[in-house]
Amino acid sequence: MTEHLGAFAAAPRDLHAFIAGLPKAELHVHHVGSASPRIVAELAARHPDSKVPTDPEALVDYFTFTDFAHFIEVYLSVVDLIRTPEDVRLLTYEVARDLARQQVRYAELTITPWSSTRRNIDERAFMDAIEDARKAAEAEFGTVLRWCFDIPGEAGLEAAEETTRLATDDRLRPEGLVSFGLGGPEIGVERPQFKPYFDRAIAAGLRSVPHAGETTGPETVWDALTHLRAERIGHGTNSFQDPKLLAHLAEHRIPLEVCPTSNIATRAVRSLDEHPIKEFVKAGVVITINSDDPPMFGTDLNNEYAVAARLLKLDAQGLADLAKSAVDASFLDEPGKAGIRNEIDSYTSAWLAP
Ligand SMILES: O=C(O)c1cccc(C(=O)CC[C@H]2O[C@@H](n3cnc4c(=O)[nH]cnc43)[C@H](O)[C@@H]2O)c1
Ligand SMILES: [Zn+2]
Repeated sequence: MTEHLGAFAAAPRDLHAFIAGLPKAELHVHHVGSASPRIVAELAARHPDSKVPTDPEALVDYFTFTDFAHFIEVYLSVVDLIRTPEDVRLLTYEVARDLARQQVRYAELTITPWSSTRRNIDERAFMDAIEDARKAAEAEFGTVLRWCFDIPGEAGLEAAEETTRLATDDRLRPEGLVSFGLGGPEIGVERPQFKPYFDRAIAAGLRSVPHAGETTGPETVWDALTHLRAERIGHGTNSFQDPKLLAHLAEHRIPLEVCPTSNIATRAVRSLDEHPIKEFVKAGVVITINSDDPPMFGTDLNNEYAVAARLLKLDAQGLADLAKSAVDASFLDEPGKAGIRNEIDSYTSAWLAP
């Protein structure tokens, strides 16, 4: 990505408008973590046994986290609200609507099917619900969705086996599935134990995109590269601690899915100004900008681009290059990629025209 200096400080409002209209791709965003306050409140009202607030305003406090473990605890209380295939369909469709409003043309949504099937949602009905929403979203909003099925690492090898089965069984595997991930806490959840599951997923044609280096050090990123054959790294935040790792990521063009506000909200990084994103760019690492669990972190993809513009001192052309990096790093087919790149170029030329 090229660095473009200066313009943001001079014309922040203009850049916000530019970002709002910029066609974008989102590569790291979680399904349940994208539920808007309205949807969460609506689901909570349907299930009064839950401790999740039914008032969207009270959710702001509820979504304030003391650390990563607290975030996962709250996240799972929202997962508990999704109890029927219709809840799954509604959530997925509404997430697509929110993405489309931000001019997101393509998104890879991380879904944890095990969390739903273990809560007695029928696996066939689950797959039909997400696929139905995907097709409706593409037809109605023009936003193309693809899925990443992730193993919730802390839940152990039984969850890994089940996730792999759901992702690789030809009778179940949804058409929109492109990749295989590993999420949840990293501390005490060693990456190498998941190698056999990633091997099976990769053999079935899925791309490897585990979370690594979000809450543990660079050694977890090395493990994800070596044992899980990661093609992109979810977060990779702590890679900055190891210059050899940065050089490796840069040389092999392995993109990091950077989610700046998420890292502050879960207290993985102290402040945005201390975020290592600048070190990544300086080392020549390919970065993509993402929102992770946007309503839970009080953000959205547009805001993450504005944060990146501030931290990296990008102007409109720099932001357009960043948006194209996400398209290039995506698992969309070549004609699809070319279409979004052309849209980004036309939009940017029109914006910059005198
Ligand atoms: O569903 C369960 O019952 C369950 C039981 C034990 C452990 C788990 C998990 O570990 C679920 C983790 C859950 O968190 C998602 N997620 C969302 N944002 C992030 C993130 O920034 N970093 C890591 N994981 C994240 C992940 O996709 C899993 O769904 C579940
Ligand atoms: Zn994530």
